[in-house]
Amino acid sequence: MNLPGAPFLAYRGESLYLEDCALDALAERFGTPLYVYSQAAMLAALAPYQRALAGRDHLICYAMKANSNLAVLQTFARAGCGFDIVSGGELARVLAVGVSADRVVFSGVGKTREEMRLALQAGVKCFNVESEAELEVLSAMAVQEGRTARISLRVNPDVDAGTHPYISTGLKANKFGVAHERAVALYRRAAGLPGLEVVGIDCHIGSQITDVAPYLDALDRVLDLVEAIEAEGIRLHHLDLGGGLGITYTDEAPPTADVLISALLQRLDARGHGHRMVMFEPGRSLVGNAGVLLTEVLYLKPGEEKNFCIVDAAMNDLMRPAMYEATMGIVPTRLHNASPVTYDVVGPVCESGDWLGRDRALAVQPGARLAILSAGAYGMTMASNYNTRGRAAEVLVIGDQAHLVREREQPAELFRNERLLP
Ligand SMILES: Cc1ncc(COP(=O)(O)O)c(C=O)c1O
Ligand SMILES: N[C@@H](CCCC[NH3+])C(=O)O
Repeated sequence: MNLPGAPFLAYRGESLYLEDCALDALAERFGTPLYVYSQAAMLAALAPYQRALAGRDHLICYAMKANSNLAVLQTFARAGCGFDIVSGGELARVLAVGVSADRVVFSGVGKTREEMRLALQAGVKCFNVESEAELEVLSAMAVQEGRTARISLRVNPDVDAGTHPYISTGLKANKFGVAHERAVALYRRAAGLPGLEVVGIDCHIGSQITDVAPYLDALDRVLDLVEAIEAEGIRLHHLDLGGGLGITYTDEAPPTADVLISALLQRLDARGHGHRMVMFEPGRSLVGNAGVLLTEVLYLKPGEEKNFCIVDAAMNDLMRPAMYEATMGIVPTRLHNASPVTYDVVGPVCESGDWLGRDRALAVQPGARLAILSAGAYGMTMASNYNTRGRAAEVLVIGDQAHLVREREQPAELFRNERLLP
């Protein structure tokens, strides 16, 4: 059985291992639900990006919204990455890890004045600005703070990334970026505003993209703009092509990062832009298949139409199935010879949408543990406390060493900030 996450995630005999740690033993030691990540898998996912970009002026800015655990950030910081952030909270996280702000780009359509102020004071490398209104506020904030905001405009190239409508971002109908027809005029405006320094251009067309073609279309549109903008005498130093490369959850076959990056660099060279600094903002493709969510089977509930396998993880721990009807692999941490039964794997939360997998053939008994695969990206970062459920613990494994990198949330922490009436 070749699991997404192999070779770092694999059965040895009957037991499922992540690197050299048996997952059943980790569940026993740290409890469930439990997120477990492999550092080697993250670095292996980064390597093809680094290989393809070697010898170029470049910066890989890990999109930390995918997984923002401090130990994960530390892993990528030590490997030489920069970071793509989308909030003051994410800024605080990268600074807590000791990342220098000049390796940080700040994306997002709704940056608040306070977030801008903090990012200006920290000295972020670039603000990826998404509207004219934001440009004006950022200019005013920079003047007020006595700083210069380095900026790039996120252009919306209007290409279809061929992905789920909720995670496509590069179409006109999406809220992201500025229309490419308006981009030149906005660059002119940006160049004339005080407190701003134009340094680049960026785009990000969506997530879980499994094809090179939309990236090449977007790049062509961005390069057309670069040429038009520079013809106005506005110099663009870098080109940030965003993230979005997909991973294999079940049967998707996305290009590898080196195939994608090489194709883009080739196009860049062919169009005479090979000298430019390039940046990418991968999230999912660096961490998705480096992590699993472990959960314990609580009850089996046979029914007339459906059999339910009720587990201790729920939609609040892993929102992707409920939110996007995402299909993620589910396998037992110990293989059994018993014949499998088809179940819907559901959590304890009081919603019919609280399911983690549908129609899964599983040979399990209460007390057995399951691993939900490809859960390293947009798992823990999208978790909530719905039903006053504490968020899961997180463990990062390095070889045979398991590091608890986030403790399980306890009930009292969940209402710590609440107040009784007098
Ligand atoms: C601006 C921006 N950059 C990077 C990413 C990372 O995307 P992905 O995790 O699909 O690589 C996102 C999320 O889609 C994003 O909105
Ligand atoms: N959260 C989404 C992806 C959104 C990417 C962020 N722009 C997912 O789990 O697939």
